[in-house]
Amino acid sequence: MPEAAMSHSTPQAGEMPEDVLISVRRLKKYFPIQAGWMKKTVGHIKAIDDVSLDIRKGETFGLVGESGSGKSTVARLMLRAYDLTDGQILFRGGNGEVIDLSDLTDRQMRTMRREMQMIFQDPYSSLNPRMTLLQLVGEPMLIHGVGSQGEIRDRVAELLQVVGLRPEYINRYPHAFSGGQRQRIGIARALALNPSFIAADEAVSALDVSVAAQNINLMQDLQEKFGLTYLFITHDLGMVEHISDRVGVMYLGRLMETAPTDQLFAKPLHPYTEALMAAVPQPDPRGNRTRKRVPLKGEIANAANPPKGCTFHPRCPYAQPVCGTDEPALRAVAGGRQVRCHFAEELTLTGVTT
Ligand SMILES: Nc1ncnc2c1ncn2[C@@H]1O[C@H](COP(=O)(O)OP(=O)(O)OP(=O)(O)O)[C@@H](O)[C@H]1O
Repeated sequence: MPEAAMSHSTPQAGEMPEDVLISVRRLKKYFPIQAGWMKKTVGHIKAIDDVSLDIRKGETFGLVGESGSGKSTVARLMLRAYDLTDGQILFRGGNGEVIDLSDLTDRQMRTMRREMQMIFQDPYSSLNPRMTLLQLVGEPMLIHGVGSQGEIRDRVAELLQVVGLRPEYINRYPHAFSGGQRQRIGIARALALNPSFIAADEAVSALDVSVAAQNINLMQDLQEKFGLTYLFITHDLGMVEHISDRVGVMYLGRLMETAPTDQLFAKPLHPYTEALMAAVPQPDPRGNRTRKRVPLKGEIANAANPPKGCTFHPRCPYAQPVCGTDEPALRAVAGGRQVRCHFAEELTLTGVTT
């Protein structure tokens, strides 16, 4: 890594606030673009470019943004499914010790995965159809050498019950289950090693609304029961409003805004957040919720060649000349919020007014 790229002052591991479970600092992930038969690198997709965020113990942090904004890549980097291009990931282990995941070898990281798990989008393709529930849910224990055969069987039966499936199903295969039930099998598997952190990537988007709602409720119950911390990735703003304590809004590999959920939905500070909200049809139970309609024009830009200045400026209805030349920093504003916009204070965005 060139020295200049590393010159930012990186907080030390011990500096992570007590209430934070996982902290991502100045994270970057550039995927090489290769061309020709020699697979020469001709450019980079800047999937994540300088993302910093803290997730506190026991909270649900929602990550929203259009497809391609980098949400899944953030989760994969947190669990070190990808190597980092730059940046740091700090994690508070079970004994309270802060571990710098960016420095760990694959072998060390494998041990850490006991505490960090992922639930995937598609309950149909993420479960091996040739494995029984015993094998699927018990596999993480087998891999990590936790428990005897009998203990694994008992634990799997217990986990099935925890997620609302009958323990008698232990020898069945995934095809015998509905999408919602398969999602629960995935949740049981994720819980097998008693993790403290779960990243749920579009976890319920493949399901019917009512089934999705049931599984969201289950996840909330499990959070309370086991003290879990969630990163919840979705492009469904209604879902994120329901489940999250805080929200981060991503655009083209950057965080544009972070805020406590109620504040974000009461009043977005970034024009991109406002546009995302405007694109969602809002239920109007009390007849007094209004939302300014600002359609999101154009397409998300190419992450290999992001626009100069503010990356959102070509689509921003409020853009000024400076937005095309200077990229705003993500800066702290009142209410524990952060925003990456030159004019956040001047703009009177409406969001929801009650
Ligand atoms: N393995 C990869 N190789 C090359 N480019 C990738 C890879 N994974 C992601 N990207 C690119 O990185 C950018 C961010 O992708 P990512 O999947 O993280 O976005 P996302 O917000 O999660 O989108 P979605 O909601 O569609 O999953 C996109 O431009 C994507 O094409």
